[in-house]
Amino acid sequence: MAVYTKVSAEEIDAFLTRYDVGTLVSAKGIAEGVENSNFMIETTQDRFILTLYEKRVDPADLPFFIAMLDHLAAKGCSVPPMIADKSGEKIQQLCGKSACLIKFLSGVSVTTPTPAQAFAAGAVLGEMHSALVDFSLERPNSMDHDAWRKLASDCGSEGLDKIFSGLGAIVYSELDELDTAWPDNLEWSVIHADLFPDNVLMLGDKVTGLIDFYFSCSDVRAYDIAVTHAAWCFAEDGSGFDKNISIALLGGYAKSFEISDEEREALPVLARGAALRFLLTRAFDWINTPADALVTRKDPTAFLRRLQYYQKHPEVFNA
Ligand SMILES: Nc1ncnc2c1ncn2[C@@H]1O[C@H](COP(=O)(O)OP(=O)(O)OP(=O)(O)O)[C@@H](O)[C@H]1O
Ligand SMILES: N[C@@H](CCO)C(=O)O
Repeated sequence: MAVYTKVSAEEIDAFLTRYDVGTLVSAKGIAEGVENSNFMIETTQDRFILTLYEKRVDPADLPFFIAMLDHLAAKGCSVPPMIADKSGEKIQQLCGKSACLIKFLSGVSVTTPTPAQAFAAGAVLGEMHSALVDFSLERPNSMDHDAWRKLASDCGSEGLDKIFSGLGAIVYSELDELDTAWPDNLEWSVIHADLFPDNVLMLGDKVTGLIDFYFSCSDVRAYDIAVTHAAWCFAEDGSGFDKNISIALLGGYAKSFEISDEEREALPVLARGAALRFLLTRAFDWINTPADALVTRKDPTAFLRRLQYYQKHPEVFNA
């Protein structure tokens, strides 16, 4: 359960008086997620999400995320805008953290996607990329190669090896290989960079919302395809690559936005990078999650298995 900062009902009640959203009916900590503290809020008028931003979100980046969500919403993408308070302010302070009240979107996130759902998710990713072609703001990727190296070093080889014997050597060898092999000829864009199934809300085979834009950044556009592929095409524990999900996801994307030959060729390396990124953030959290946080840590080895699969099977991205 991701609640790092505990907020009392009285504090939420007082917080809501800043807005024109009715009065508090109920507030519950949300079970999913590992990054921020999230609460489901019901008022006399509507339902909302209250997010308090924790360690990996720099409050200075919130205006970028708000502008991106407003841009996507204006282009017809189903994303949840932040709510403005009575004075027009969207970014607040609550319990010493930056906080936003966010529109609640209906839908559920699937745990075992069907090919039809993967196709829909790929198509929506492509639509988002298409909508972002004329989005002019930029944000450096806070989870780039330098950040991966820092995460590895902060875990320490011993820390990594405690998670899985030999993991330190695997991680450092992959970091070196990816530094050399990373493509520098591909188009950049603002990307989501974390489009896991739990960040795609669906009803049946239809996507009802994309959420959790807090890793959005400027980077190689096809890296977003790689992240989404790594997140969607395996069993949760990283075993059992599902070829049909992969074909559906890539097919859905290609229906909405072109994958160039250069991008397709680079996808195996980009997917190894994606797998390493989530392996490392999960490994860092595995070692450093506060004992009193209401959070279920995510298994880093699930992304070690994905990394090893991509190392052995670059052909999964062939057209
Ligand atoms: N706008 C929204 N509408 C409906 N539900 C939402 C919304 N935003 C968040 N949620 C719910 O809250 C959960 C956690 O939100 P979110 O994924 O943003 O948290 P996080 O801690 O940043 O997670 P992650 O570990 O994926 O980075 C989601 O899985 C979803 O169930
Ligand atoms: N989606 C990520 C959490 C965000 O870094 C994971 O599942 O590890």
